[in-house]
Amino acid sequence: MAKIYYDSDASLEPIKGKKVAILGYGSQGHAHALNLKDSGVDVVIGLHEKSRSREKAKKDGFEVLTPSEASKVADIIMFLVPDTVQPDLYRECVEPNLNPKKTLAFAHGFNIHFKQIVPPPDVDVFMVAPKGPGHLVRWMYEEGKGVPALVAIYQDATGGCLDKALAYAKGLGATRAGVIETSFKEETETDLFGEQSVLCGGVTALIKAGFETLTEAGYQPEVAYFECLHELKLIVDLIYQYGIAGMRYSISDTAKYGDVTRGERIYEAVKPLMKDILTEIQKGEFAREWVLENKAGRPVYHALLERDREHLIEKVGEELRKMMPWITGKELK
Ligand SMILES: NC(=O)C1=CN([C@@H]2O[C@H](COP(=O)(O)OP(=O)(O)OC[C@H]3O[C@@H](n4cnc5c(N)ncnc54)[C@H](OP(=O)(O)O)[C@@H]3O)[C@@H](O)[C@H]2O)C=CC1
Ligand SMILES: CC(=O)[C@](C)(O)C(=O)O
Repeated sequence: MAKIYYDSDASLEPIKGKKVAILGYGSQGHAHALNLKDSGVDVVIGLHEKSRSREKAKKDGFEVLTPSEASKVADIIMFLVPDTVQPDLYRECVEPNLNPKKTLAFAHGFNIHFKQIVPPPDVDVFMVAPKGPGHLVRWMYEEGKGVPALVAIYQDATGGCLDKALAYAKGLGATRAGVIETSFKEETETDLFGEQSVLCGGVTALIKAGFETLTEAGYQPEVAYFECLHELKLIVDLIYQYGIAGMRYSISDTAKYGDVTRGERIYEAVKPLMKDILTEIQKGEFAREWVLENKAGRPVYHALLERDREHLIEKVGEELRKMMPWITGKELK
């Protein structure tokens, strides 16, 4: 059984009185900065002069420096810019300001695990990886709740790196839900696998395939939307709250039989593909592809995102969600 750390297992003391530089103010960046500040931690934001996030960070009450200036004054430097820009940011703005008293921190292990960033051996390096989108990390914190996280230590030059990582996780609100200690390798490989095969990539594939199967058979797109997307949230909410058995308690016997029989055939079809996707991650093939895609200006990334933005399900969904204003809650900003 994994060792799970909760609030009572962690203290903020190791980072109290230390300055934490958050490089980036996007999905995770704004959440980490605001949660840590609300937890009493001294936070400074590092953003390039032309960053669109500068005004938002200032409006949220933060001192905003350049990444280089922030790295100079900080004790802990957390990388919360896109993974693909971190290596250049590290080399240009952080590495020149490093010394053994500073700590590097990450929210995903990609660049350390795939050696896109190789820190000097005399600095502490940790990861606190929330298992949820940044906006939820902030909203759950504001509600007195927390998003679970993984914590990993890559280098412990001082002997106190885990305490610092757990303090950071506590400041995020993650120890309210539970923090599992892992490795950069395990977090990177499982996170990439999950977001590609189960969460984002997996669930989007199921939704689109189901929607298209129904609409191509002549059923109304609105019916297909309610069946394959809208109701999915309701079913997943039950699984989230009560487990698979709990969800099955609430659905009909007819649905249960279809679930365990036809669902078995989908399971048999997708699991070999999932294993292939994991192997590509483990062998570094995905990492190489993603690094090269960025060097080429993200042609595939932009083309496929644009294709999906034009998908019928997006147009149908936009109209139907207007009739249920309670769905769209806080603004995603
Ligand atoms: N998104 C999520 O929920 C999760 C993300 N993570 C990890 O957190 C880290 C941050 O991810 P995420 O929050 O999604 O990142 P975002 O894409 O939301 O980060 C955007 C921020 O990075 C800045 N930025 C963008 N490009 C550059 C650049 N070239 N140089 C400097 N700053 C730049 C943006 O500035 P501006 O746009 O203002 O110019 C903005 O402030 C990643 O390692 C990711 O893997 C981990 C768990 C979940
Ligand atoms: C939200 C999260 O943890 C993801 C999907 O892995 C990510 O955005 O990187």
